[in-house]
Amino acid sequence: MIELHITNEFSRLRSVILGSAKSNGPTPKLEDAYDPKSAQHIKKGTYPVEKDMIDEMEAVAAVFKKYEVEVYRPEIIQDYNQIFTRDIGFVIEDKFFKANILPDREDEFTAIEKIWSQIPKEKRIQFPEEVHIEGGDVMPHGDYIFVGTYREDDYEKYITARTNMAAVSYLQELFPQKIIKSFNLRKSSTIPEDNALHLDCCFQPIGKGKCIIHKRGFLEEEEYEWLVDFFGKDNCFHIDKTEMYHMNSNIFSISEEVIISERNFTRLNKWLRSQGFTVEEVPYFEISKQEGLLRCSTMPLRRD
Ligand SMILES: NC(=O)NCCC[C@H](N)C(=O)O
Repeated sequence: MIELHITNEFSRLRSVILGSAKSNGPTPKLEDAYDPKSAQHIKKGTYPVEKDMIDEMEAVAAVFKKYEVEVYRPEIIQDYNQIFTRDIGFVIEDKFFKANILPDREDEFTAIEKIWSQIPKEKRIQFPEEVHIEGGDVMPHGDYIFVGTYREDDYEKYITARTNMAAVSYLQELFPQKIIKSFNLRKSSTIPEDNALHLDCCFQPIGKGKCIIHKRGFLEEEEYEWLVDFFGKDNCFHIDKTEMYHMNSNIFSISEEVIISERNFTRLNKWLRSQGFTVEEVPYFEISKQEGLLRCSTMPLRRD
């Protein structure tokens, strides 16, 4: 049986599922892209190639090895994108939730069914059909669960709106003792700089009571202000539009002190080090072209 325990984004990591870029398939057709940044790279002819993405993910695997984190990988589905394992499910406390993901990505879960089956049945949770939810929008944080959503009437119009308010209500029913705090996110199907695809694309708590945040990712200023008050102004590292585009908020914590980050995130990495964090830099630029980064490609199973 696999042991589960997740209550935040940064306690010492013990086991994790890391996605895979193997047999990722050829460059998708433009009409098959489901995020604006991938579409941009398909159009420009700069969509990432498999070999480069495999190398990038192996660099992350090497960091996990260094810190003795147990790593599970999905089984390989022929010619199918399985990089962003974060979104297909998530762990809160000792329960493993199967996400109700975008239909284009539905088959990704079959590749982790062997892992899922090693979890006690009563700890495996599935959502009703009307709930849309992806792991990139879900962040347990002690007594809170932060959830990215899109509350506007044109929800159906956006392929980039992945978590609805039915998910927020359902999580509140499942965790009556927790505060489910939802955030209305800015969406665009065509402009990556205007698209907070998931909550982790514009915000993430890290150790030492700090967080990384992009104001314009939030549609409601008061929800952004709520987070700034919650963490304290001096504990927030604000990223701009371009830094959000490059996915600076999507780094990944191994512990309160150690963070895996992209090697080109110069300003962020400098700030992290100035705050006493150890930064493990990896190359992840090619993967970032698909509008996801380190948090998106990892699904933590157990933290201390
Ligand atoms: N948590 C995340 O933000 N995941 C990134 C998913 C990127 C992928 N191209 C998608 O649109 O689903």
